Amino acid sequence: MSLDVRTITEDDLPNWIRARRTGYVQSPTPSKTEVAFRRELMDLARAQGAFDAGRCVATYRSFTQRLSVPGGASVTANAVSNVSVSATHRRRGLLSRMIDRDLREAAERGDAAATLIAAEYPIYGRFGFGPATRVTEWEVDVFRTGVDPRHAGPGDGGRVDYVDVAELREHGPALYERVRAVRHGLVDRTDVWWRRNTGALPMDDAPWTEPSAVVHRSAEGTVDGLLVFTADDRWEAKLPHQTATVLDLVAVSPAAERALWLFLLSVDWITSVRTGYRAPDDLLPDLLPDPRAARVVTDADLLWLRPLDVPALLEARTYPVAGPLVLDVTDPAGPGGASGPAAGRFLLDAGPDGAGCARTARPADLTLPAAALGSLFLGGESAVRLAALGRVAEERPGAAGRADALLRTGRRPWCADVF
Ligand SMILES: CC(=O)SCCNC(=O)CCNC(=O)[C@H](O)C(C)(C)COP(=O)(O)OP(=O)(O)OC[C@H]1O[C@@H](n2cnc3c(N)ncnc32)[C@H](O)[C@@H]1OP(=O)(O)O
Repeated sequence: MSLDVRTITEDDLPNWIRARRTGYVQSPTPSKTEVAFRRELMDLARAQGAFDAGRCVATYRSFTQRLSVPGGASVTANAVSNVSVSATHRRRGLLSRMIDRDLREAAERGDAAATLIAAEYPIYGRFGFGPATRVTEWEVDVFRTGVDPRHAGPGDGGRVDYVDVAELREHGPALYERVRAVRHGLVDRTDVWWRRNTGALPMDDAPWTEPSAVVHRSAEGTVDGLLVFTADDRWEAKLPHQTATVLDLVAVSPAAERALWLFLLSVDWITSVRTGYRAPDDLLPDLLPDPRAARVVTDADLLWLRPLDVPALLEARTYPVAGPLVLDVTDPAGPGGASGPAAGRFLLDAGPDGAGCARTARPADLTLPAAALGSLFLGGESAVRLAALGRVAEERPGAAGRADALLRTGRRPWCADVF
């Protein structure tokens, strides 16, 4: 079977979207609106397709993403999305061909890492990706929380105000960037993201429903948090039984975060709250007088990270304590079985204000595959635990514990968006 795997052109786009929809088991034919949306969204120079006698049978695209890291800086990541191979062409190496090329180009460009949200867990480990952030979703039984339904709002001089989507578009982007500086694991939101999520840019022909939105303002009047939610308008026997679903809740300060949860939990008629994908250590359950009112409905990996430029990655973040650590990174995932871009032995000279990292000939403290470094980098996973799982090898006794002292973070990393 001769398959042409190549970068797509503008003319290929409807055929390419059809293949992506087919691979995702969706109704195949895209609407004109979806084609127009993807034309605006996609960087065609970084979109690949596989073509069999002119029919697109596999899709893949990547784009430049900014990922916030511990300490508040961001690294440039090669974000991978829209991966699909039609069921007629699976397990013949099409994904492997597309991802090998893309990761090689990303490494040549100097991207520090590649990122993705894995549809299924077993797909991407072989390509050097490791799960780097987790999410928890809760369903909250509002009456059991113990939150005073007469809760009147923030008591510290702050305030909560309803906003319309135009105001959300006005305040959201700058606020979210401030949140990214205090919360590692978050990825940047483009102008297309904001327009799509505020109804200004339709993705397809499905009607868009305007959500409810509020912002929190600090005592000084600065917008420092936002909450976007929908409710399902359900009544039973003349009693309100509405479930609110959180689409977005981000805040610069813990006070704003607490105020926004308490606001939502005291909106009349809302008896249940679905939180959406939150950090596993979200303030929510323990903010409640009765945390057991929040039942976990999802607990899963979310963002996967693949190191490409190990020194650039490790130098971008800060570390809670100072100290050296020598990492021997194995990366057999290069094209044709050659060593991948993350392979090598690196001396990390870490500290609270930053770090240096360079190749070294010194003996290693830990030997680990690139995927394990991807899991450890944002501080959400423990080297001691990975050693116990057999995924990290200690070359010196206690090295995994020392790695944890350097790499782990007080708050868990959180990626709020699925891309
Ligand atoms: C970031 C994102 O976009 S996530 C979305 C991913 N897409 C989907 O899940 C849609 C449905 N699935 C698909 O389209 C395809 O099955 C894909 C894209 C997951 C895999 O594409 P393929 O072309 O079949 O993968 P390829 O042939 O290169 O497989 C490489 C290896 O990974 C393995 N593999 C591929 N997919 C899977 C999977 N879903 N589960 C377990 N192993 C897998 C293959 O068996 C193969 O291993 P081997 O070399 O030991 O035999």
